[in-house]
Amino acid sequence: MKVFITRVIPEEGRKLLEEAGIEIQEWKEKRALTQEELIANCLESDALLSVGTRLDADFLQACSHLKVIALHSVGFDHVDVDTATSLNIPIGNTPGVLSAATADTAFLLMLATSRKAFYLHKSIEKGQWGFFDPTANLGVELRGKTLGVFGLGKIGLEMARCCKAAFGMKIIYHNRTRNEAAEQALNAKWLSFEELLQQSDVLTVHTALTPETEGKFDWAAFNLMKPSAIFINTARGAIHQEEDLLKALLAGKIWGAGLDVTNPEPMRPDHPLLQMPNVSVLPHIGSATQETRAAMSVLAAKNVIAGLKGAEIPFLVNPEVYTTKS
Ligand SMILES: NC(=O)C1=CN([C@@H]2O[C@H](COP(=O)(O)OP(=O)(O)OC[C@H]3O[C@@H](n4cnc5c(N)ncnc54)[C@H](OP(=O)(O)O)[C@@H]3O)[C@@H](O)[C@H]2O)C=CC1
Ligand SMILES: O=CC(=O)O
Repeated sequence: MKVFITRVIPEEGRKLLEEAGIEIQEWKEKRALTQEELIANCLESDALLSVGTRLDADFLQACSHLKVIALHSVGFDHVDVDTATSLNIPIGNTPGVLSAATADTAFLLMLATSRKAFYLHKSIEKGQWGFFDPTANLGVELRGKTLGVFGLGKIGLEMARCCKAAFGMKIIYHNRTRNEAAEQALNAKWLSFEELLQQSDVLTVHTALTPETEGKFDWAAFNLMKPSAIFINTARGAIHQEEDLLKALLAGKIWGAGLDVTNPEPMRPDHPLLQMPNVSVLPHIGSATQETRAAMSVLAAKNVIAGLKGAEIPFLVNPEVYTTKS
């Protein structure tokens, strides 16, 4: 049995695959592989372990022999899941193990933005430390403020816990369905989307990218927010409209923004958002700790092993593949 892996993954996941007797073929080049290269490699494999590679209908139809596709991510917006399901290909992902690290990234962006940390670091590099000015470089405090969570799921809950524990922040949220366990544990309050926008001091995005969430944070949404609000997105860049975000910051409709995800990625180096004191940007490193990436590689390997054994894969995105088979 052979698995094709679209990037080199941590040793922990590779080891598990090797111990299961699975032959590994890895894409080691420092460039993204083309669709043709992806198909050619998958045609020689029984399974695919995909690290962020877009998997569209053409690819899936060309590689319908794959017994399993294991994603090295929890998000699966880059995969045509409906086509995979219609072809009976199980898709696995890596939920849970990355929640804490990703919430830490949102917390880091919130704090860095509130104190203009990235901008001030850059200004020191440019020799602009200046003198001690009681009226300059002022940030905003977070203690006792209100955190609005758009998508109080696994990562949103971790972020809410951190903000409540660290700063005693009041938690409000919007999901399609109420999360009653979180309401009890954190004294969190469900609000409509519009109320969430209006009442948040910090608004943090933690939903998946879906047709319903795409472009949700647009000019109209930013206009409903407080002029003092900080917008944080560690979910997917396409959930906010980047031009509208820039316009909202320039017009003082909101105070600051912290982004781990942009649209497109990578963000171009001369993007005006990168020049703004109240903006912090990271290159999509939400889950990038040694511990978390190792744990993700293990989950992805477990999905590959189960799929190749013909067993139900443990972390499954499209359970319909099994119900339609039986
Ligand atoms: N920056 C990075 O490196 C990383 C980014 N991510 C991103 O974070 C996302 C969230 O991950 P995770 O917390 O594990 O996912 P979960 O499924 O646990 O949580 C998502 C939450 O969003 C809510 N939600 C979904 N759709 C909507 C909607 N239309 N309106 C309001 N709420 C909605 C869901 O509740 P309900 O269904 O009730 O609406 C759920 O509570 C991933 O999909 C991924 O895109 C994840 C890991 C790392
Ligand atoms: O963006 C990362 C993910 O795991 O999803």
